[in-house]
Amino acid sequence: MTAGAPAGPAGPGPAAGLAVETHGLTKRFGRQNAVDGVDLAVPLGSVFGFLGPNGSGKTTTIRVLLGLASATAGQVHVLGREMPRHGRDVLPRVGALVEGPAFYPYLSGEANLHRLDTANRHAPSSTRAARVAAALERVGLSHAAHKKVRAYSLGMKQRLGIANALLTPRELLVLDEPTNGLDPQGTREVRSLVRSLAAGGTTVFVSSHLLAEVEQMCTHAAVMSVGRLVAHGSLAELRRAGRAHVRVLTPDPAAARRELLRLGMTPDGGSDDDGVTSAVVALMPDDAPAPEAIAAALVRAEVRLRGFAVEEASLEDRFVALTGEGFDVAQ
Ligand SMILES: Nc1ncnc2c1ncn2[C@@H]1O[C@H](COP(=O)(O)OP(=O)(O)OP(=O)(O)O)[C@@H](O)[C@H]1O
Repeated sequence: MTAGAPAGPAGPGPAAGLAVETHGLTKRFGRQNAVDGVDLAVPLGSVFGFLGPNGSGKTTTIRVLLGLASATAGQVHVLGREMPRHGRDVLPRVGALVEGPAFYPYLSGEANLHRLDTANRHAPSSTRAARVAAALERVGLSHAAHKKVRAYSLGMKQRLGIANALLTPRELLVLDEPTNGLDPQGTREVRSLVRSLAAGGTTVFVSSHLLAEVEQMCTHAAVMSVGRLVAHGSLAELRRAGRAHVRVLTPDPAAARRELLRLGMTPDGGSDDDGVTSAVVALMPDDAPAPEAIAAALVRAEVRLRGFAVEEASLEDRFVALTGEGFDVAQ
């Protein structure tokens, strides 16, 4: 975020290498801040997971990014241009699937795409048929091109929505909960489509309330909770930020706690496992001694070790800690 143009009077300029950048993005509805001071940085070429429980402000943020709603405060740059001021230049380069496109159920998938393409004044009519065919092919719907949309499954409709977003080449694709309501097969199809689009160089910004989905598709993620961004970075960075802890099984919990404290850790109260052995769990700070040094120190302090383990925090532990809510980790 530091490689930007010099700050101008209107605030910082867009940083190079970012598909989406926001500073202090805020959207208020009445007295509620649905989006509250959000600073987003979506690297070009990333698959960016925008994760958060229902109602945390994801759709509102996306609507502001796409110029469908105005921000109460803050700056937004999409593909390096300030929004909504440059929407006319930027939006033709952005494909979006937000709240599902409206298709005519009595028209075929192909006819629906023709109709939607006609409405795009930037789309040349001479190449329409070829572009519609290519988009259907891209999402694996060529075989159903002539089928009426009312006979499509939800997954097929969702893929048709993505095909619509792909009718003209896009640098950025914004998908709001693209697998919502899909069965496992439909979910897998959409996921693999997202991966193949990203492999072709498109930046994909995808919102989800499913942690597992973000872990499987995304290179980067941001986590929203009650309108605020509570974590942001590559998946590897987010995983690293989760603290490891040690778990000690011992009949001497008081001595174990004293020694762990002396080593700079914060042990919990300890739980009685079987009336004889207790489990003492302590968070490991960044500068904690190596696990073998901790174990050796415990033994020197005459703590009888019946078990010793270092456990990494899972991404799920971390997100639950950040949002105070459990994520639905179902497929
Ligand atoms: N047009 C609106 N008027 C008033 N409040 C709104 C409006 N749109 C959204 N909100 C409120 O803003 C908050 C954030 O909603 P938003 O739809 O952005 O969340 P979300 O994370 O996308 O959740 P979901 O996955 O359920 O759509 C919610 O409390 C919602 O009720």
